[in-house]
Amino acid sequence: MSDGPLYLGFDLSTQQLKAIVVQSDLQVVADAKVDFDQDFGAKYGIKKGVLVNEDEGEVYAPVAMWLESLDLVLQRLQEKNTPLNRIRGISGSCQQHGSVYWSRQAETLLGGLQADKTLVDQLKDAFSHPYGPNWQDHSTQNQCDQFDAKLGSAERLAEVTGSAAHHRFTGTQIMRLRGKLPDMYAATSRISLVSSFLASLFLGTVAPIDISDACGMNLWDIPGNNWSEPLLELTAGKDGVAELRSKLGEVRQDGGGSMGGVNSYFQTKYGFSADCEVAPFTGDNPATILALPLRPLDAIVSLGTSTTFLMSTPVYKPDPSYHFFNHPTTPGQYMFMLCYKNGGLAREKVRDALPKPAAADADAATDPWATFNKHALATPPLDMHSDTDRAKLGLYFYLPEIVPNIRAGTWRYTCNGTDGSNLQEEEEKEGKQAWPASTDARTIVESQALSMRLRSQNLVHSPSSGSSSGSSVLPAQPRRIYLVGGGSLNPAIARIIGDVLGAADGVYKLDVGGNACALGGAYKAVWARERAEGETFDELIGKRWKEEGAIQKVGDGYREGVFQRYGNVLAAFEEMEGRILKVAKNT
Ligand SMILES: Nc1ncnc2c1ncn2[C@@H]1O[C@H](COP(=O)(O)OP(=O)(O)O)[C@@H](O)[C@H]1O
Ligand SMILES: O=C(CO)[C@@H](O)[C@H](O)COP(=O)(O)O
Repeated sequence: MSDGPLYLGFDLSTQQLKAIVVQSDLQVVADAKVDFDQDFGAKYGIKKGVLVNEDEGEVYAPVAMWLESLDLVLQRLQEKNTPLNRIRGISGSCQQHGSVYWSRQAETLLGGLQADKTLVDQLKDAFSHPYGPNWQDHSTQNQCDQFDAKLGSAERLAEVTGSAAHHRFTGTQIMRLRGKLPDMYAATSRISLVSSFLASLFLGTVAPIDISDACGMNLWDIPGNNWSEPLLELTAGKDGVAELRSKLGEVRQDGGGSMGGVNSYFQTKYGFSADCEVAPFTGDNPATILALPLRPLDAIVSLGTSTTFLMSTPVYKPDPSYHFFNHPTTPGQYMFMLCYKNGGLAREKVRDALPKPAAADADAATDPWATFNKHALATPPLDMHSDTDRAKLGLYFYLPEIVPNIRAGTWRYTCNGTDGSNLQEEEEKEGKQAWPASTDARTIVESQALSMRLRSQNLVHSPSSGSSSGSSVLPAQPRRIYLVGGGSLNPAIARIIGDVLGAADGVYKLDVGGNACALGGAYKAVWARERAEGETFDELIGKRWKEEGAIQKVGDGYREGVFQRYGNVLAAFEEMEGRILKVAKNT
């Protein structure tokens, strides 16, 4: 380790709080994490990081657990002898859309934190609501319908806010909580996103909402660069607009720079220096695109609790079936995103339904994914053993899905594999599912990737020019796919994602694997503090980032023939979703 300045990045996501420390040259020097279930499952009664009220479709997390986790993760960094005194900048990434409700005492309590007590003990009265709604919440269909209608249509709402109305988006959540808990709303002085909440703890005062994360609220007018007046009115009522505006505060336009020095609590308790500055924090997906210099036509697939597909683009082309956000560091750039609730946890359900391996299977004894991977790789694309076999397609939604807006359920279909014709549902017979559980291992990953291919096809073009694949007329596809998140460690998933989505230069994984968004946060802190006048994030990180040691090629990506095989059934996949949507739409 050199003795220069260090930068700290956080990721407060669904299941964990992770911290990562890098040098100015971007080398990682330390990390630590808190796993909510392992560390606090019994105390807070959470599962997979959250509490669930099935009756109302509510999913939420205790704010106190996040406070305890922050003290614990810093303690763990200290125990690893991380020189916290050399940290010059802190930034971070947090699960998107979640909101935290501060009480009127918040500013006083945040400003008066004492190092001999814990955050959780001192901030007990700093919140008007003990919970933050989680992005998996689906209690707001009624509010979503009103949001879509308010500006005339879902299309128009997407043009203005970057997205059609979504259950998890903060505007619909605030609107519902205001109706359900009017006293709580009245007692709220400020509303933070999870990212600005975590930044506030370091700052010792409520931090502004970030320009990229603000786009996950259905309240921020992206082209107008302001809160949308009609949508504030819908959320808070005609007379409540000024009050809601003041609860939300100003949005910080600059993703870099400093919002202020680190609170003395962290200086005294953990040895942070008075020179350490707090940079704006952002959402976990915006931070993920900062974990490496992402070029146009490169895509990131994040395999965390959610599965997301991300691209960076200068073109603002919103549509109700996906999301556009302001880029977290670069004005005039945007982030394109698809987000699926049925990501990691849905793959786990399929994995757990597989026939148990023999006790002597050494791979299965050490890797819980070994059996899943064996079946996924032993099954041919679409389970077609020959050209005349019917192709298998499925939807595995253990939770109500985002896009398409379909209720929880599992569906299995087949179609003609050569052209997608003759699509038919394969129903259960006498309690037996249409095909063996072992086939589901491949089909679920194919299904997730087919959905991404379907919805991103207008954003990609042929990467032939400059591609290392040698071919001159490649079909439209990403140039590279980078895998991040917990599932990026899985070689079978990498293979299948490349088979379906292509990627002319191959599929790569980040060496920090599950820590990509924390790393993006740490890089953001480096840029925030070390940027020269006018120097963009991509310029600064591009100069310092070294491919070697940062990424590893884990799959070929595009394979001629296989890619086309999936192309043949893409329309059938869309038709299957459409048919299911007609009978199983979320209400
Ligand atoms: N080898 C693996 N193969 C597939 N999935 C994995 C593997 N290792 C971890 N995961 C998945 O990663 C998920 C957690 O990913 P992570 O990015 O840490 O989540 P989050 O940031 O949402 O808390 C878990 O739900 C788990 O299923
Ligand atoms: O809702 C979204 C994005 O719109 C999710 O991607 C959340 O941001 C949570 O992410 P993870 O906990 O899966 O990292």
